Amino acid sequence: MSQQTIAFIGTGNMSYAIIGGMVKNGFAKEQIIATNRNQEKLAKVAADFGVRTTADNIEALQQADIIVLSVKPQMMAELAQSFIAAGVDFSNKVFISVAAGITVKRLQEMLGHPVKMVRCMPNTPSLLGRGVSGLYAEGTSEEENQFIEAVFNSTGLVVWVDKEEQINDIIAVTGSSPAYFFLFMEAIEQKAIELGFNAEQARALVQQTALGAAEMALSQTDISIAQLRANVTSKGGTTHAAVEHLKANGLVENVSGAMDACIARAQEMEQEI
Ligand SMILES: NC(=O)C1=CN([C@@H]2O[C@H](COP(=O)(O)OP(=O)(O)OC[C@H]3O[C@@H](n4cnc5c(N)ncnc54)[C@H](OP(=O)(O)O)[C@@H]3O)[C@@H](O)[C@H]2O)C=CC1
Ligand SMILES: O=C(O)[C@@H]1CCC=N1
Repeated sequence: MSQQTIAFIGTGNMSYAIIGGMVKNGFAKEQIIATNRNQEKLAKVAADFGVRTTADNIEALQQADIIVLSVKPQMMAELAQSFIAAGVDFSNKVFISVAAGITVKRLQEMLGHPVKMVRCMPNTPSLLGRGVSGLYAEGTSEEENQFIEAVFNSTGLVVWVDKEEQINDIIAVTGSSPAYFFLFMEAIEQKAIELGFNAEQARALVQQTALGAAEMALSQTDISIAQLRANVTSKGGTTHAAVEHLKANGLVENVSGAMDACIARAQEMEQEI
C-alpha cells in the first residue's frame, strides 16, 4: 500500500496545502500527481514541491490508485462525467472527496459505480503540517484506511468519524474555522492601523500575538483555554473591559450561530448538488 500513487484532481488551495504537507513530511514526490486546467497553478505546484503534474485528468486517473477529488463542489458532476466518458475502469480505485456538501451516495451516483469512497474534510493549515482532517470511509479495507490515515497524518491531526453527517460538524469546527480566526486577526489588524500603526507593524503585531496565544494553548494542555484567558484578565483591568464588551455584544452566541450556519449550508448543498 505504501507504494500507491495518489492523484489530486483540481489542485487549488486545498490540494496545494495537502501536497505541501505530504512532501514536507516524507511522502515520495514520484507518488504524487497533481492536475489542474490552469497551467500556471500546475507550474507552481511543480516548482514548489517537485511532484508530477498534468493538465490531463484522465491520464492521472489511469495512473493513480487513489484519486483525490478536489474541485469545487459545483464542478464535481462535470468532472465525474468526464471520467465516465473516458471509458477508464476505475471501479477498483479508491476515491477521496474533500468537497463540502456532497454525500458518498451522491458521489457514487455521479461516478456511476459504488466505488470505494472516503470523505475527507481537511483545512488549509495542512500546508504547514498543522492541519486537521476529518475522515469517513465507505467500502475501503483496513489497509486502505491506514494508508489514507498516513497521508493525512502527514498534514496534521486526523479524526475518524463513524457517521457521515459528522463531516458537516467537522467543517464547522475545523474545515471553515481557520477563516474565523483570520477574520478576528483582520479585525485587530484593522483597528491597529486606525490607532496609528503602519500596515507592516499591524500585521507583525497581530500574527505574533495569534501565534503566541495558539502556542500557549498547545503547550499547556493541562490549563483550560478559559483559564489561559483568565490569566490575561486582571480584575478590574483593561482585558476585562475588552472581554466584557465582546461578550455583551454576543461574541459567543455569534460564533455558535456561525457554526450552525456553516452546518446548515453544508446540508443545503447536499440537496442542491
Ligand atoms: N479551501 C479550503 O479551506 C477547503 C476546501 N475544501 C474543499 O476542497 C475543494 C477545493 O477547494 P479549493 O481548493 O478551495 O478550491 P480551488 O478553486 O482553489 O481549487 C480547485 C481547482 O481545481 C481547478 N479545476 C476545476 N475544474 C477542474 C477540472 N475539471 N480539471 C482540472 N482542474 C479543475 C480549478 O481551476 P480554476 O481556478 O480555473 O477554477 C481550481 O484551480 C472544494 O470542494 C472544497 O469544498 C475542503 C476543506 C477546506
Ligand atoms: O468554504 C467552503 O465551502 C470550503 C469547505 C471548508 C472550507 N472551505
